[in-house]
Amino acid sequence: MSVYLQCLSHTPLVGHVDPAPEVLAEVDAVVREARQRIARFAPELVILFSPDHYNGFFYDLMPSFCIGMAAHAIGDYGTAAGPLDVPRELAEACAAAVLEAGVDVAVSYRMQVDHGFAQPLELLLGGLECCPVIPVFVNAVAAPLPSFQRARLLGEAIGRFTRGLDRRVLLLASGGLSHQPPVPELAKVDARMAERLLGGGRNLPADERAARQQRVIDAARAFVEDPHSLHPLNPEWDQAFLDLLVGGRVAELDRLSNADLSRLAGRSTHEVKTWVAAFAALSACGPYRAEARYYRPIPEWIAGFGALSARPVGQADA
Ligand SMILES: O=C(O)/C=C/c1cccc(O)c1O
Ligand SMILES: [Fe+2]
Repeated sequence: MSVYLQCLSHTPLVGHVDPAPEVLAEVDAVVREARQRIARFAPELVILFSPDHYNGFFYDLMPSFCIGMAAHAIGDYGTAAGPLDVPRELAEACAAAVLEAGVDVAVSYRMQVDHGFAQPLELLLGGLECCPVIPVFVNAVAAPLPSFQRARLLGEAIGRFTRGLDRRVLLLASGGLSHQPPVPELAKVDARMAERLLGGGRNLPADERAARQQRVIDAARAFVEDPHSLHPLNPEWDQAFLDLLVGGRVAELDRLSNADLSRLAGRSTHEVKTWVAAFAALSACGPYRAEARYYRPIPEWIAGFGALSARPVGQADA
């Protein structure tokens, strides 16, 4: 078994509200180089950790974590739509191993996913079906949220499962870093929106989908003008988080409460738990070396935008 890790922020605002051309070029280069490293590694299996944004998971039944046995991307914000290539028996074995390890993950045989899953598959692998992928949902928006510790234990359990596979496995994480786009909160919305969050928002009609996306695009434009129109990005917190991952100190995040993280860096920053799970999975395969660190706050994308790769110590570039 060999393993490679790539974490990358996602944002559906690409192409809708873009930063200056030089920033776009910088991010393009980061993504291109990550894609090239992944191509050299030539993964035979991807394990993709991502959140959802009330497109596939709702309050009618909201798990902390869910592994897909089959999955389909909805194509929000112009991202790719269609089925993912999920190796069902392997996904079943992964879920069984995680449960056996004491992490009560849910399973879905009809997982619906959004830009959180689709964007990294498109950018880093060339499409939804370019490589077999086990999708792992991490709830990062719908309170009550899983803790950092549970995300780490999920990752470690998946890492131990990965260790037993005779394949090249790519661990991907999608989301974060500091940010708070206008994602609704059940406790604060009116009855109509509450009904959406309870499951009525699944498969929105085109006009409602367009209105929902336009609200976020408008919020991004306003955020560029006024960094206090949303929770401000927090580059200091983001860099400290990256330091912890690079230094192999992911367990130190166990001490950070969900409330404190929301206060410090914004409510959607919980998406970084996908990175925590991926790094924990890698650490279950032995000591690692991080590489290709990138960070820039990009208000146009409502994102503390980061990327980080890692491989086991002693495992050479392909
Ligand atoms: O509108 C949504 O569903 C989410 C938008 C968004 C915006 C910026 C960064 C992210 O991670 C997002 O998911
Ligand atoms: Fe997101």
